[in-house]
Amino acid sequence: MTRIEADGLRVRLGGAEVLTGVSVAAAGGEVVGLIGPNGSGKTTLLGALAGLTVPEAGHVRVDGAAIAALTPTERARRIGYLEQNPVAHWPLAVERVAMLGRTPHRAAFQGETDGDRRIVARALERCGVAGFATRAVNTLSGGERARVMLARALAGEPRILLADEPVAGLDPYHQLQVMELLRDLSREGMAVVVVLHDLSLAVRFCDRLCLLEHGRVAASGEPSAVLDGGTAERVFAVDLRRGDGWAIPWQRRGAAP
Ligand SMILES: Nc1ncnc2c1ncn2[C@@H]1O[C@H](COP(=O)(O)OP(=O)(O)OP(=O)(O)O)[C@@H](O)[C@H]1O
Repeated sequence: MTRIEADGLRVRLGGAEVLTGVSVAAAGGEVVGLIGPNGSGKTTLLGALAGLTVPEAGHVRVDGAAIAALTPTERARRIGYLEQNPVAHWPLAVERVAMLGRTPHRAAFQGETDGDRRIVARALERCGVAGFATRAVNTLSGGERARVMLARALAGEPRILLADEPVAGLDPYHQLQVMELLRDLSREGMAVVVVLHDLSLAVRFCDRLCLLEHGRVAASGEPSAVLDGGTAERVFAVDLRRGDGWAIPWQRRGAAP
């Protein structure tokens, strides 16, 4: 069974403790949303789940195995990692960028196969960027480029996807397209962990939420429960307006979180 879990993570960066005793898990079939104010530790937690940041204490396990015991290639095959604000300086064609996602599946010096090309074409299609396949990636808009980077991650056919603000900078149509895609991928068996700032998308598309506050888990569980009850309003220092499947920050409360 596909599963990624962090247990009691403590991470220190630049002399400061950025995560303290953080536990979170996502199983195949689930979309787990990480929410929290700026600087609360969401990206750091995603990096630790990806094995890019080594915790001082605690464990990350992938399908029951310690992540540190996996080779970089095994890790890259199992985990797709979509970083925040991906940059693309080189004039590489979009289809070549997406093909880079196949690298963990190829032996050294092995050329790409028809199978690789089929998988890349499907990933571009699912992310709505097939029409840009031959365009240089550095000529795309920010939102178009973000979806190309998601296609690259999907081209690796990971069982686990870690996505850091994948809808940042996307228009409403493409926000829904990406969130629906993440939900579809989870229904196909993928475990998805996604960082979101949009609380309506979080409550509507995630099976569970983990709310971070200064590097600690302030609340976790079913989305409505995490957003109701006052904890989220306190952590974000805003009043929320809530309805069925939506949540809007309405009014600031005093000082920034
Ligand atoms: N390399 C580093 N050295 C020192 N401090 C760091 C480093 N990387 C991150 N931090 C600090 O760790 C804290 C958590 O950062 P992180 O990027 O995980 O937050 P975040 O919740 O993803 O924020 P945002 O919503 O702004 O993306 C912040 O206070 C940040 O300044």
